[in-house]
Amino acid sequence: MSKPLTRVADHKADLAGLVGLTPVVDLPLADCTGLVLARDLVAPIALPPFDNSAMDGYAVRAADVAVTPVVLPVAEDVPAGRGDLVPLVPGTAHRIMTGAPVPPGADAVVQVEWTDGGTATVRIDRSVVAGANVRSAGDDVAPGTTVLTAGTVLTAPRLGLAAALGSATLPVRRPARVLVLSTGSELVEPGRELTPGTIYESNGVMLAAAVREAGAHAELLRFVPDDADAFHAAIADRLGSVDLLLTSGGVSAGAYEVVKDAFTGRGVEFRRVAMQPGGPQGIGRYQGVPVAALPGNPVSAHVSFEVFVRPALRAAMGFADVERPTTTAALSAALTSPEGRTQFRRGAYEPESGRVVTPVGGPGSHLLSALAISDCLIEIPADVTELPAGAEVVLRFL
Ligand SMILES: Nc1nc2c(c(=O)[nH]1)N[C@H]1C(S)=C(S)[C@@H](COP(=O)(O)OP(=O)(O)OC[C@H]3O[C@@H](n4cnc5c(N)ncnc54)[C@H](O)[C@@H]3O)O[C@H]1N2
Ligand code: MOO
Repeated sequence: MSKPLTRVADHKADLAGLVGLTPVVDLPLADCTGLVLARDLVAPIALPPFDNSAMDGYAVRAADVAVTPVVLPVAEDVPAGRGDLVPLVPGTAHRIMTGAPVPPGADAVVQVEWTDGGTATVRIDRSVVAGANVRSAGDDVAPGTTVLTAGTVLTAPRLGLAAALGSATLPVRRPARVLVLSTGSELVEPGRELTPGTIYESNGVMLAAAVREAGAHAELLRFVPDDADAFHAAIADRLGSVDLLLTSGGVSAGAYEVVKDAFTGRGVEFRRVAMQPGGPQGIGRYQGVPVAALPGNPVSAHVSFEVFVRPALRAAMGFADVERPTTTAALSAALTSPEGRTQFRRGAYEPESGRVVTPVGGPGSHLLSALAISDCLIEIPADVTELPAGAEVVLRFL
């Protein structure tokens, strides 16, 4: 009797349990994009750090320009970055640039457009109130404020904020490192000639891209020989530096299943998950390294990555929300699904026509072009075998 199928949720939990949290490291800001901040960031300085001008113009006392037009002597020139500030003498103006420190004694800036732009003297044509065009120290951030909390995803503005506060590095969960392996004697490198019986290797590129898109690092090892000893030799010196070994192919019932041969009895279990595509899966640890051995059919490999591997990698990197966004929609056409298996069909979502999803291509796990033009997976629960047009389904966006 064959082994019972593993439920999708159980396989997912098993994989997530294998891949532990990555360590916290200090990385330069340029390498932190999209990563998770590991400790609160407390502002060591104020933002802005000093009172500065919001406009190119003239620093004045508002009281001196209450009646206009008025002509004032220009006593100083204050470009951005000037550090030796001279106090403003009442009845005078300092020419000042945007971002330059407002001199002590000045309480407002008149923008240059409201003046004659003079350098020795300036005629000011319009009055301003005290505080006009002055950006006060601490206006944005007071020193000691927690500006980003641990767990925050480092987006572009958040990295900008960290830099503005003087951070050169940030403590982050380092990206998970994934070794992506492709095996199969039929596989040829894109760019070379196909010979009879061969196809271009595509899973490796696709899975490495998916790993990177998930925020992790991928190292790609293609054309690993279809021989267990050669397979072990190819990966031996790389295992020490990876958090996950991700293979595709060689896991089902054929006579030449190198991944299965290489790992069976060595800490990796091969099972069938109640899912289509993505039934045959290998999972375990080889020499201490978590292994996810995905099926070789391209759609099976990608769907398996989306359902099992991506959430596990995101959790390992400290993301609170590890799942893709989901929504519900009405099917534009009837679908059938195998009994006892969760089916993930490829779909195109059309929110503008009343939240409708159209299945793209058939269920075949070789239909890579249909996957390539889809924007979501339609999830059909294991206990559902038929869905009429109009039935509500859950989608997960790709
Ligand atoms: N007798 C049975 N045969 C199969 C079963 C089964 O239960 N009994 N399951 C089928 C299902 S479902 C799947 S999925 C596949 C999984 O097979 P493998 O993981 O062993 O994958 P391969 O046989 O190596 O390859 C399957 C298919 O995918 C192509 N492939 C593999 N690697 C790549 C790559 N890197 N780039 C592009 N294409 C790749 C390969 O050429 C095959 O066409 O098994 C079914 N069979
Ligand atoms: O489970 Mo396979 O992934 O259907 O093609």
